[in-house]
Amino acid sequence: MIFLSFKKSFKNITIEGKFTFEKGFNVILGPSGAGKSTVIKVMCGIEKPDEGFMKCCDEVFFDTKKGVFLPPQKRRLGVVFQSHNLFPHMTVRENIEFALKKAKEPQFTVEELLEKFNLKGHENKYPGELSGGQRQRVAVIRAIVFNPRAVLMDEPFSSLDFKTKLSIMEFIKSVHIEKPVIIVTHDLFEALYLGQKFFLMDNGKKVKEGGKEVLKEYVDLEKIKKFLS
Ligand SMILES: Nc1ncnc2c1ncn2[C@@H]1O[C@H](COP(=O)(O)OP(=O)(O)OP(=O)(O)O)[C@@H](O)[C@H]1O
Repeated sequence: MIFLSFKKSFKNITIEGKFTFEKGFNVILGPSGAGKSTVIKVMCGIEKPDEGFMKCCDEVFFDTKKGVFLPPQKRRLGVVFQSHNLFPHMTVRENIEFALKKAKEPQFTVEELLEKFNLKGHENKYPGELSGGQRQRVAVIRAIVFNPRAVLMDEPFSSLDFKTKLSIMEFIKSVHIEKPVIIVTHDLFEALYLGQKFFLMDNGKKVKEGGKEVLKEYVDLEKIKKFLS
């Protein structure tokens, strides 16, 4: 379980909230600029909060009152950013091998992952030679296979076609259900497919949390039903 409470002020906005992320899929929704990516950045340690406390699996990641701040590399979190953080000087295979080496007991081989994520034939390419969707898939593999304490994903499927998105979401569900997975998305389908708990943010604040009913605040489901009828 992750407990997070923080406040971070930028020039034009203060982002703050209290979040408890249980094992399973936690979806953070909200309009552009609401503060969703900042929540992920604060959790993984690349953004320092002005005030706050975070605990993950009984380890304190930061506690501003006590001056505790665990650096990002010591947090052992699997992270997927919008920018697909891959090592540019390593091929697809080397990027995946690097993550697998960090797992004490890897559950998968490189070949299985290349097959599962539809990357066969691209294993010797460098990230700069891949499409956006291919890069995104390598980034997702890297974040989930090294047995992280939790997985944080910021718009992880935005460049994927529908079929690939579905198969990867199914795979992620099968791998990570025993730990907290936190996903930032704008995509209602992704939220509905994966989400067990939902957090709605607006203007820097968490405005609602709960089950699927939270989605009703975010989208007009009646309007969507009309489109489908
Ligand atoms: N490093 C920074 N310096 C100044 N302002 C920042 C910084 N990071 C974020 N902000 C501001 O904080 C607000 C929230 O940004 P954030 O990226 O967390 O939003 P978001 O909900 O993830 O948006 P999007 O859906 O567009 O990615 C924005 O107004 C942004 O300009």
